[in-house]
Amino acid sequence: MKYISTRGGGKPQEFCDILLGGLAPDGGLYLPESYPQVADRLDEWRGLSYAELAFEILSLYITDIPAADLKAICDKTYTTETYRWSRDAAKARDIVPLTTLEPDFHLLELSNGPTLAFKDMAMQLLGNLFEYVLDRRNETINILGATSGDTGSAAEYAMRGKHNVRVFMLSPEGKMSAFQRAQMYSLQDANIFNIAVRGMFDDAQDIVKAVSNDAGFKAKYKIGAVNSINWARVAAQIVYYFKGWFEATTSNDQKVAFCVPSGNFGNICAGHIARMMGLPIAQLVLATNENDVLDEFFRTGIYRPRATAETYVTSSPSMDISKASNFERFVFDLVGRDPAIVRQLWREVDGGGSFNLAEGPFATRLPDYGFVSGSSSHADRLATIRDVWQRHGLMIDTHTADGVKVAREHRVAGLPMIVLETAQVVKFAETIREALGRDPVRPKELDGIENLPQKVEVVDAALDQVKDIIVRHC
Ligand SMILES: Cc1ncc(COP(=O)(O)O)c(C=O)c1O
Ligand SMILES: N[C@@H](CCOP(=O)(O)O)C(=O)O
Repeated sequence: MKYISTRGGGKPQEFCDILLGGLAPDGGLYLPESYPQVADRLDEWRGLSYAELAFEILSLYITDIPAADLKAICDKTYTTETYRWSRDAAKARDIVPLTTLEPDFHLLELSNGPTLAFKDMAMQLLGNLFEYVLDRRNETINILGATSGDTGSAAEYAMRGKHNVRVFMLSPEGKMSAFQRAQMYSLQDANIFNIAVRGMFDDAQDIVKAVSNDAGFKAKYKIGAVNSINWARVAAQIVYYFKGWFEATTSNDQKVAFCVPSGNFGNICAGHIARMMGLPIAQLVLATNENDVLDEFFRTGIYRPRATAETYVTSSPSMDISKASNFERFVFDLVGRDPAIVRQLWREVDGGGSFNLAEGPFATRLPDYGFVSGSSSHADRLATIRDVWQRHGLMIDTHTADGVKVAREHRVAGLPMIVLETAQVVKFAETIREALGRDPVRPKELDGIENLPQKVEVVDAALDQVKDIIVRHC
């Protein structure tokens, strides 16, 4: 399988050549030349373990790593030791257990990995893939990433202590939960550098993209990416849509809906691709918080990224995003994979503007992709957390609550709805306390994490200040 840029530049690339980088040199995002069609393999795959399924799916996209090596990487990544925080220990071996709240309404637990958010599902794989490729090429890498709360800790836990990797992680100063801050900033490993940016996640993401677009600096300092601009992140996330569908169905003629709490459009982009591969997904329900850029698009056809001043700090902070990187991947498909159209649309967006696809040829194509959407507020979040607790005796985190709220608005009789559970409650104890008047139970080994010494440098949202830190440490 080869990879092309959404903006049409350069020659098609092999997986290992795009694995370590972020944006394509022309500023676009990589996508496979085509989506493998797998509808006739679903019977064969039903009943596979998570690691086996991951191997089957990833081997369609990763064709330049020998099959035996890729299998070993999948087996090493998806273990019950790594994904061990399931709320039901008996289901831990499923890696992403399905919890049924009521008939045809399920949660897919994606946050049982080391940092208690769905990012671990892909990031643990990335850590192992990076190590494999860097060792073979005898190379080192300096990862530059941006986080609104969960990507950062997942990346740092996946890369800490690795001898050929340094991680420089930008986070929005003071905007994440106390637990999220502690999880990242308390790491004292010599290869981990936390940088708090005076701004929002989008400011940090802009800096990452600006560095990625600076070919000279990128090459000199061997800059790599772990955000979902990196194709490997999206590829790994495709797997759990298949696993969730297998868990919720018994035969191939059954369709399901997935509801996905969304910010950077990475998670739901993987769902879109699973659907394009032939997984029977009737609906992709996109849920936002008060930062509802994506909901606005799916309701109106207008994509209007917002400035920092218009981006709210919310109680589902990991979704406080107003410029959704991966949306470009979806639009590339929507406009018939025409890079000239993508270039034109993103000229508007990158210049601070917006675009409107409500009129013209693409408006009629949009319904074919199965998206619907909705948004959630702080009050909705509290009410949903309370309701799920009272009716089902389960605590759900604030992002998952946004998903449950919007999923309920889009239920179709007879169509199973699977809400992706993207984080665990302990990460957002402040809001759980506000909703339920009690603290979530936290694993013993995480007790007092907020009191550990923290290592973080604070900078303005300025490219040169971030570059200075990288130069100083490399
Ligand atoms: C807990 C949680 N839920 C949902 C999201 C949104 O996912 P995406 O940015 O892939 O749309 C994120 C961050 O990305 C997250 O950390
Ligand atoms: N929500 C994320 C930010 C988006 O990051 P991505 O790596 O998934 O693009 C976070 O929690 O950091």
